[in-house]
Amino acid sequence: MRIDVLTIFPDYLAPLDLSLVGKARRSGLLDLAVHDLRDWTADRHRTVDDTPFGGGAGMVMRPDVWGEALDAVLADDDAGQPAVLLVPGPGGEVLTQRTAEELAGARRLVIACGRYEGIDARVAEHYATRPGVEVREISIGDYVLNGGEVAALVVIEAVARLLPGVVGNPESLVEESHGAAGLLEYPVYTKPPEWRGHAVPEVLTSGHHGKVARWRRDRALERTAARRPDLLARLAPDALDPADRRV
Ligand SMILES: N#Cc1ccccc1Cn1ccc2ccc(-c3cc(N)[nH]n3)cc21
Repeated sequence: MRIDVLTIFPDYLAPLDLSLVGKARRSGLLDLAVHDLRDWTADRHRTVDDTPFGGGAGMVMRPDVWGEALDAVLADDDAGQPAVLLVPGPGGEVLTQRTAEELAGARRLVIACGRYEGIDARVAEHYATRPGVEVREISIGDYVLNGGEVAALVVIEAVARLLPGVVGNPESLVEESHGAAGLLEYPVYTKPPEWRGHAVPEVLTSGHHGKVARWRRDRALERTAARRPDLLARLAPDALDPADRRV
């Protein structure tokens, strides 16, 4: 997968050189480039914003600069494959694991990180009409950030870890929260077997794999029912077996 990020703060994306995403980039599993939007400005002040039509506080990011940048980045495509243009914004579709799975199936993501009061609305309108480009405005939650960079980091991590070969043990993607099982994760424990008077549940040291699996399923169901009953409601009817009804 190829990901291009456009931002006026390239250093904000420095964490993408670290950990699993950094390793995926270095191993060639993920082709990721961060671009400074100001490289496509034409004035000596490298201006990317202007006052809003209709008045109001703050500044709006200029469509002409974004147009030059996105045209250049989208043109740089070896296979002419469809690209998903992601525009982080507080009014976008809220990112879920399902969204991440969809985006992980794309060949290419271009992430337009806005700042100020956002990007001129005509940019998204224009590229939505561009053949081979799907525009999606993405929110990472119902709170307001100062720009799209943090959202870009979240999206990239959630997507990259789903790419084949990025996570060491793909089985771990199944049992984690919001994973294939659609439940919250069960509680995990490691050594020592007792810590400050807190013992590890005995079943986990029993060596009985069937009982361990049942215990973990029960705890995942309990947690989901207690903290996120909405997730249970979304489960496919056949996702729960008779033994689950006990919880
Ligand atoms: N747009 C806008 C806007 C509108 C009102 C107030 C502040 C901003 C700041 N802003 C500029 C770019 C940008 C990108 C993403 C978010 C964002 C995402 C989530 N999930 N929350 N906030 C905010 C962003």
